[in-house]
Amino acid sequence: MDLSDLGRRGLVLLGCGKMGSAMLEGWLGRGLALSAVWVTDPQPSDWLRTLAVRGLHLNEDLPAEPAVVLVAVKPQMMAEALPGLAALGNGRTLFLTVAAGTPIAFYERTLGAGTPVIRAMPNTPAAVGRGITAIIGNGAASEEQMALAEDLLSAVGQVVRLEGEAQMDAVTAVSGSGPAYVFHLIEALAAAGEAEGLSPELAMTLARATVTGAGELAHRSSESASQLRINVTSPGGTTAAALAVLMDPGTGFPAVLRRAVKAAADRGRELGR
Ligand SMILES: NC(=O)C1=CN([C@@H]2O[C@H](COP(=O)(O)OP(=O)(O)OC[C@H]3O[C@@H](n4cnc5c(N)ncnc54)[C@H](OP(=O)(O)O)[C@@H]3O)[C@@H](O)[C@H]2O)C=CC1
Ligand SMILES: O=C(O)[C@@H]1CCC=N1
Repeated sequence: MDLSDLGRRGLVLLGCGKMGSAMLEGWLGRGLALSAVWVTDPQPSDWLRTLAVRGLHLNEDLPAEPAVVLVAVKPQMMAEALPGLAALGNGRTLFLTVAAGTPIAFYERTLGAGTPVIRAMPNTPAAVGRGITAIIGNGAASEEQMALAEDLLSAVGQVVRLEGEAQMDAVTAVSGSGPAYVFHLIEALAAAGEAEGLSPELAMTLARATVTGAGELAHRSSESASQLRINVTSPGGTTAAALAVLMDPGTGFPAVLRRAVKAAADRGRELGR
């Protein structure tokens, strides 16, 4: 990651809750200087206050022309929070927004049509360098700025470019919200283990290690997800019995996840209205 432009001109975070903090943690871990970071957040966390003692600018006046403003407030707060940065619009500052739903057109209306805007959808595994972020830029965002965003975001995981903004709600529903589905899988698997007689502690230890271990295997292996599944499944064995339930077309994972992902994508579209 080339941090020189950010170091010189500054990185502003508008909102620094769970997602902003996850990304900031990743960037600081990759060598971004605290003195290059400005955070605007009405109720900063203890972590941010500690960083402010060590040089991060917390709720201070912003630099005249920061290289990047990361917009990480909730979509519901956007109309209140964004106009305060209108003076940075229509210039060289890149607005990189992670807000679900809010379309690029909203930023252009609020900040000026000539404002470089890149809409990104990251996820919280960014905090450990294992996120995935999808990006799409507006006409004012130069290839150099797309590359800068890619560079910045690749410091916290993979980056993919989208073909069009219309894909963003589906992306949000799969990878933006997706970590929550996986964490819920851990909870549900542990609860099912408890129902089979395990102690809550043992059930949670087994469920957590199984999901993270399977995730790591999927990450490292060149085999497809289907093949990895088949590798666990002995004919006529225990896994096959469970998969008959989970792969049931009407009531199994495919149907449940189809409904869940649709609900998330629909909500994204609603937030964008
Ligand atoms: N969490 C996730 O996994 C992901 C989230 N996102 C997106 O990231 C954005 C932030 O989500 P998340 O981090 O979960 O939410 P959080 O509520 O944790 O963070 C938002 C932060 O913005 C602060 N804030 C509120 N109003 C203002 C304001 N006027 N000016 C500056 N800061 C303000 C909030 O403060 P206070 O708490 O006081 O309100 C809070 O600290 C959302 O738009 C979401 O769609 C995208 C991908 C994944
Ligand atoms: O729940 C949300 O709306 C945000 C967007 C993706 C993950 N969290």
